Amino acid sequence: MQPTVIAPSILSANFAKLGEEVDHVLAAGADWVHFDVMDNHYVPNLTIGPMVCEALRKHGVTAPIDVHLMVEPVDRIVPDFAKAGASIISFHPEASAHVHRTVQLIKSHGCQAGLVLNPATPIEVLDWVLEDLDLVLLMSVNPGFGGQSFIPSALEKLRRVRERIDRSGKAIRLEIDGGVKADNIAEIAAAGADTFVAGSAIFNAPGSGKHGYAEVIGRMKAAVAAVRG
Ligand SMILES: O=C(CO)[C@@H](O)[C@H](O)COP(=O)(O)O
Ligand SMILES: [Fe+2]
Repeated sequence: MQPTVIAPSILSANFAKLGEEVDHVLAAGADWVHFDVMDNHYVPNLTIGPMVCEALRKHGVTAPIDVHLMVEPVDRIVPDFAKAGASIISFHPEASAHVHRTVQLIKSHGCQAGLVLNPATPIEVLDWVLEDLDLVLLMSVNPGFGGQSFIPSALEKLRRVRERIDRSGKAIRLEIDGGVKADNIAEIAAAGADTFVAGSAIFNAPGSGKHGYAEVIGRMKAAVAAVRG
């Protein structure tokens, strides 16, 4: 079983103080930094690119940076993110003409590779590529914005992908992204997720700032531990 990972999505952080915000969530118990890249083409929003990833590394962030690419095309930005210090690079199959090639490209640049399934993307897209992946990321909202509500059908999808990963016998992480909160994270863990992205639930937590982050991340970890041990 993969150890639990809590990955705050910096999409909901205060971008005017990004380095400080990332330091605070990591000090508050976060394991990874979830880095949402949107291009106003594959998704209707525009965010941050490799320069910001590199700036976080130069700032001193050593935690894994989990890059979620919502860009089309994918391949030409992969080397830039690898060079900028990305640890894991995940992409949407709809945004790549050659999914297997993109997975190999990510790995050839020394990063772990993840495939992201939108709420309506069938899990059969994992056929023939699952065993090459380090991570499967299931979207529980439509990509493009933070602060949306969790789509309940993601729970059944998690169960089905969990089964496939277990059957493969490989150490592949199962990550969930969108609408994850302290009060629904237990059922999400029970459905099979081991890696939990949360943006608004952490960065907009009441009394946010260092102490608010520690409180909500602590509650999330306790809820997951009650299910996963
Ligand atoms: O990739 C995305 C949205 O496209 C996410 O990573 C969101 O940023 C998660 O935000 P919350 O739903 O947790 O507020
Ligand atoms: Fe994301």
